[in-house]
Amino acid sequence: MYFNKFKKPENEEVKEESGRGKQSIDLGNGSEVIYIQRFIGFEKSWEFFDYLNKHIPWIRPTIRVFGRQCLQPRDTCYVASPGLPELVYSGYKPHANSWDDFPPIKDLLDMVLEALPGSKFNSLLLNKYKGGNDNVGWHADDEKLYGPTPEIASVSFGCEREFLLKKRPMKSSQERRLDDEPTSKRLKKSSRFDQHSFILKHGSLLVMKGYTQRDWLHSVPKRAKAEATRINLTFRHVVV
Ligand SMILES: O=C(O)CCC(=O)C(=O)O
Ligand SMILES: [Fe+2]
Repeated sequence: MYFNKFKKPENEEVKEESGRGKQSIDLGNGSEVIYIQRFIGFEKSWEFFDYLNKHIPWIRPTIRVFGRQCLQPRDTCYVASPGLPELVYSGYKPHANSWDDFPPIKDLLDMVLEALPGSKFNSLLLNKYKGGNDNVGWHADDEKLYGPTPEIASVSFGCEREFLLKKRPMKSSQERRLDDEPTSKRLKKSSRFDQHSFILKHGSLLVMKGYTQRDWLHSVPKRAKAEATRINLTFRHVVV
């Protein structure tokens, strides 16, 4: 389920297609999100959930946030093809597990590739949210190893959680450029509050494309009422 809580920006285009509830959301300036609500059937999705919950070697790592060591507020696991540059985020270097150790994950990858012809993925970050306190704060997956326009395909199972996107604050150089424009135009641009919200359903697929990681931040905030476990997989392509 996708909705814009605020005003509909002029350049936003939401296309709805029949069947699996596919929506394409044009965020403007070369950023795009695709959301397929019913990507995998209900029962099949619970089979994936049970497998992942049981068989993935989940770890809750210590990460560095603003110079402080703290426990990451969710469990995680990393899977990657051999020979890729190592992933490092928040001062943490996850161990790269092998695709071959988790056959159902390869099946999921095949399903994602079938839905996104022409896309490539060679790594996967899994997250497990054990209740409403587990979360991911505002961030972008803009690590250099993903290149300038990463495509990230995110599959969700279990408890529904809200996924938020908000436009990154403008760099001062961009603001200076806006200063050259008439005030009316400038106010319109700078006061438009761009935020998008998705309730990520059991068995859904959300894809972030184009410049989404450069121009937008995303998060899965804490939710007191989300007591059940949610498992999320983000397929990514590390450029070699
Ligand atoms: O759990 C989600 O839906 C998002 C996870 C995420 O943003 C990440 O792993 O980088
Ligand atoms: Fe992310």
